[in-house]
Amino acid sequence: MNVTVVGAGYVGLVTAACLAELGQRVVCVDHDQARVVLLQAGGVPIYEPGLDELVQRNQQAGRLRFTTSMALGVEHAEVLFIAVGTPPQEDGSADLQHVLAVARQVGRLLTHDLVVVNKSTVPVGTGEAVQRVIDEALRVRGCQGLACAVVSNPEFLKEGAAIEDFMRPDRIVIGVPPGPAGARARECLSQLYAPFNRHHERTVWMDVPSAELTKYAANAMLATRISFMNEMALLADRVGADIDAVRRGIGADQRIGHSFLYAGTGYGGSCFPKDTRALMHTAAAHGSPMRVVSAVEAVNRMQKRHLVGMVTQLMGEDLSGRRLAVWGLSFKPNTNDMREAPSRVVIQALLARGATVLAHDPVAGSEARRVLTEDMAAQPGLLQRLHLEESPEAVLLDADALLVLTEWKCFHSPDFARLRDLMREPLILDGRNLYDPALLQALGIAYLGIGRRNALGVARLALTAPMQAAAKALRAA
Ligand SMILES: NC(=O)c1ccc[n+]([C@@H]2O[C@H](COP(=O)([O-])OP(=O)(O)OC[C@H]3O[C@@H](n4cnc5c(N)ncnc54)[C@H](O)[C@@H]3O)[C@@H](O)[C@H]2O)c1
Ligand SMILES: O=c1ccn([C@@H]2O[C@H](COP(=O)(O)OP(=O)(O)O[C@H]3O[C@H](CO)[C@@H](O)[C@H](O)[C@H]3O)[C@@H](O)[C@H]2O)c(=O)[nH]1
Repeated sequence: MNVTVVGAGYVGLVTAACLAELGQRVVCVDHDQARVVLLQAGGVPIYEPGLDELVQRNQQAGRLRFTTSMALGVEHAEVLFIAVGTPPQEDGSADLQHVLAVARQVGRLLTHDLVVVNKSTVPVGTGEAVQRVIDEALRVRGCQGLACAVVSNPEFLKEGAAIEDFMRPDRIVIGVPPGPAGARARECLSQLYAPFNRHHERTVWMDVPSAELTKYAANAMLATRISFMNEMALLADRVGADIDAVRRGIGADQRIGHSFLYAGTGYGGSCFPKDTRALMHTAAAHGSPMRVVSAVEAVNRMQKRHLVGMVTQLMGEDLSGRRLAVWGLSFKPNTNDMREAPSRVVIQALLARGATVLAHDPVAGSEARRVLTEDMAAQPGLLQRLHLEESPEAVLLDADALLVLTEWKCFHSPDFARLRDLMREPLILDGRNLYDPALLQALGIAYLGIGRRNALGVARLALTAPMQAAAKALRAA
């Protein structure tokens, strides 16, 4: 089948490469010329495991082409995917300008029947709006006889596991419009997605508004689980329970399940924060406020500052002269994506209190430098106390504490004895609950996790004793 994907970002590029891998002839259009030039030369603009090989293999086989030309993209397509960004606006609503710009171009350029598939995350009603824009442009050109159905096919892939998620989806949600054009679109997508449905039917068919809302509902549900566990972790700290034991205890209930129950430094990324806010905006606009999602969002905002609170409890509000080490900058492992990463909040807050911050990330270093420079453009002095280092050990030298913000595999089992020797005061604030508190205690390393029971004792100690005494007491406890 001839497929065009508009947008060569995380979703578009993965969709284009995976469909080409499945044997489709794919043209991928992006209006960012530098991005297209890089892709044409065999480069890949984002870090996503396995994507380079997939893109290169299919490009070489002639099944995947990149262009800035929408004319070429529309001419080529039997099916055209929209996979452009829908970033948040000031009021939290999704900015649909890119989606609607693509719709206008399709309407202006189309000369044959087409199925338009919207993969971008968009509020309910956008499918209809895209259809209106295309129909109007066709009418102006006197081409209203062309059949062009707009289908909703939200994407559920996770960054860092995008290819696996696309190639082995739990489900494929497709919303089709009513009428013969919708029926033809359904037939076309059944054919396109047939390889995923071979062993059992994974496609969940529905109407367009339900498919659009399904995407937001899925992200809001996952975000709810995370904020619920983060709030439960705060309580665990207070009452002397271990959130990791609680997680295992509730996850074993099949009705609950184990995934997305990890307490941490709060959720980040380009989706949960943006999509929960957009959902709240849609709900408010329809007079149906989302109280649960609003609490989920508020808990997450506080959670991103939780480790900063631990540091100031231990070391006081003024962190001048403190050297703080950070492991992990991207919002999750296996990506260099820094959008809404908790590290941005934590690092800026530590610098603002006078600390020197030494940070390491195995992949996101240069992207982190770019976004942190932007974040602190108004306070360039702060940046002078931020050092991004190439190795995890380099940040530990003479550090007063190590903050673990992203659970990259390389941080899972470090050489603790070496870490203890390098640091001024061996203290780990583990924002991802990677380590065993008992093991670290045995090694003489003070340890605080998120909801890991020992936080209570240290927090109390820190109120009355200087940090060093608190750390010593914790090690001896
Ligand atoms: N990133 C994810 O993990 C993920 C997962 C599921 C859904 N989504 C949703 O998918 C959509 C795309 O997200 P993304 O992360 O891939 O975005 P992205 O910012 O990585 O990529 C979007 C791309 O679209 C291009 N673009 C924008 N307007 C264009 C136009 N008019 N013509 C051609 N190209 C254009 C941009 O240059 C950019 O390369 C969003 O709605 C997002 O919410 C994202
Ligand atoms: O138990 C957990 C699971 C995740 N997170 C955090 O939640 C955020 C999002 O993680 P994840 O969902 O793995 O990554 P995304 O790439 O943002 O994927 C989400 O957002 C995408 C865009 O909408 C959807 O397609 C995916 O289904 C959805 O999982 C990250 O900061 C994680 O650290 C936790 O704190 N605890």
